[in-house]
Amino acid sequence: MHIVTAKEMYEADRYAMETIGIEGKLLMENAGRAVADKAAERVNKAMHILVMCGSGSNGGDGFVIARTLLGWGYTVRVFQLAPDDKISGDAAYHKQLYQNIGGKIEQWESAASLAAALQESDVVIDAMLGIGVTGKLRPPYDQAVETVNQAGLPVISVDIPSGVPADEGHDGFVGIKADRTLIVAEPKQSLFAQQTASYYGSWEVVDIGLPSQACANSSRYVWGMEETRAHLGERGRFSHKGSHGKALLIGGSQEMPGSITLTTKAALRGGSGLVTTGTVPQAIPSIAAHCAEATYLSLNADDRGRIVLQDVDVSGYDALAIGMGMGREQATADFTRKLVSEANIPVLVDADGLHHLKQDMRILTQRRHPLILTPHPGEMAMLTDFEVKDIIRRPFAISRHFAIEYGVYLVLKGSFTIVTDPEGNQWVNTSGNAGLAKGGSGDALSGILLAQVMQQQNIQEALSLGCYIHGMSADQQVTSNHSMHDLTASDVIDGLATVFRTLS
Ligand SMILES: NC(=O)C1=CN([C@@H]2O[C@H](COP(=O)(O)OP(=O)(O)OC[C@H]3O[C@@H](n4cnc5c(N)ncnc54)[C@H](OP(=O)(O)O)[C@@H]3O)[C@@H](O)[C@H]2O)[C@@H](O)CC1
Ligand SMILES: [K+]
Repeated sequence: MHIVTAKEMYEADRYAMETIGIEGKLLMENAGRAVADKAAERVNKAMHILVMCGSGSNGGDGFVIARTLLGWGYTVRVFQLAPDDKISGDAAYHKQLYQNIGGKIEQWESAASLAAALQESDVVIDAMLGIGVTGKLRPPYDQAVETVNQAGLPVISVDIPSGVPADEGHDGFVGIKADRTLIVAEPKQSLFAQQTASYYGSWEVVDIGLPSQACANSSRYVWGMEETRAHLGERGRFSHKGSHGKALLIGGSQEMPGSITLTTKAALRGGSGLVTTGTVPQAIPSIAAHCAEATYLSLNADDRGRIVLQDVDVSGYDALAIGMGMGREQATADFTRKLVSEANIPVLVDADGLHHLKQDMRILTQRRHPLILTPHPGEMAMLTDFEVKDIIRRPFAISRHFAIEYGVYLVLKGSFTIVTDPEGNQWVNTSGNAGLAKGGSGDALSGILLAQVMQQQNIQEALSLGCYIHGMSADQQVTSNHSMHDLTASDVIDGLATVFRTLS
């Protein structure tokens, strides 16, 4: 499934109409009918349904929905926000069909007239504004949105909650707070942006018959259960520990052995054949106490137990992860940069390692082998010199630009983790919950990602799989043994057992 901007959606629309020859009226009919079908699952015939229609095609969808539900025997009235002469084209055609079967329309007069109509209603279908919204809401939509939000009725939005922009990067909007959004054809970018996602409520995409090539201009995709099931490799009956990759994990320090412990455990549970953890001698006993299955590489340390500049031979390993719990000492940073620039295997860099790289970003472009960076928004801000709020406003654009500029795989962690490949294609992970917003989650994710990188031919698929598996474990844990409050990274790692059993 693609994720589109408003522009890309209009291009898809145009492709359907001009290249394929599907009439706009028919697309609107398909959209309205598909939404009515899904909305009918949430309403019953005793309810009074208020369909609120704006002047554009979103309103046109609303007229189709009203006609369809009325035809099925539901109690429906339409509340029209625009004057009659503003409704034209396909929307006017469908408005006429609705009226032809006896449908009634009330006009906006004031916020009070809408409040009165809402008082007599049990549920609102919001077809006021779709992807065509631009700028600050104008009257009467601004008042209408606020009146609906205040009424406290269940709201089902058509395509997008009215007032919410389709694209990332917009602030200061006023939008419908929907309980459910039935998205027309393809999810819009704002569904996966932190400042807009919550307006959608629960969501589902309805099919209106656009072929997938209509969205060929979009290089953003949803990664969910379906993709995970399709790409998770099976362990062959005759495979041995060497078939599933030898991982080298480097991190930790005397005072911070916890992060690399979690990464080690996660790399083991995540499917690696063999895991070697390279760290300072002072940390090895405590890590080994938790991870009997790993082997250890004792690295030179300074007198405070931090890794110093030295040579490490990575031949014999299939992939390297570096950065967790290392601290930011200059000698440690020099070591990270040396190893990252020399290692001729896929390398994943997280946490302190990202700070080390920032000292000389040329290393990123000079590498000849895959490089994977896994920042959270704070680390992404540090790497790019943006502010965290910019990263949160425009995660897609900033990640894409960065991945292309430096030729890296980027995993920007967040409520919707985005995996970007060096060509700028993007996949948004759909698993996970707020229980993951804790220290240690990222360390566990790094271990799972590295394990998956060694199982898959395609690095992006490995990364998307790893993100999904990590989030799925958290989702399963909070529905069975844990809550979002108490969930820890160790619980997520323990939960991998159930995840793999569910998926295989
Ligand atoms: N994708 C598909 O294939 C299909 C998509 N379909 C549907 O079409 C929808 C897109 O339709 P659309 O292009 O007509 O835009 P839409 O959101 O209805 O809004 C336009 C109206 O909003 C108004 N307006 C704008 N900004 C405003 C503001 N700030 N404050 C106040 N008013 C504002 C603007 O007014 P104007 O500027 O003209 O005065 C104009 O009248 C899409 O979301 C989906 O539901 C299906 O029907 C068929 C297949
Ligand atoms: K809407």
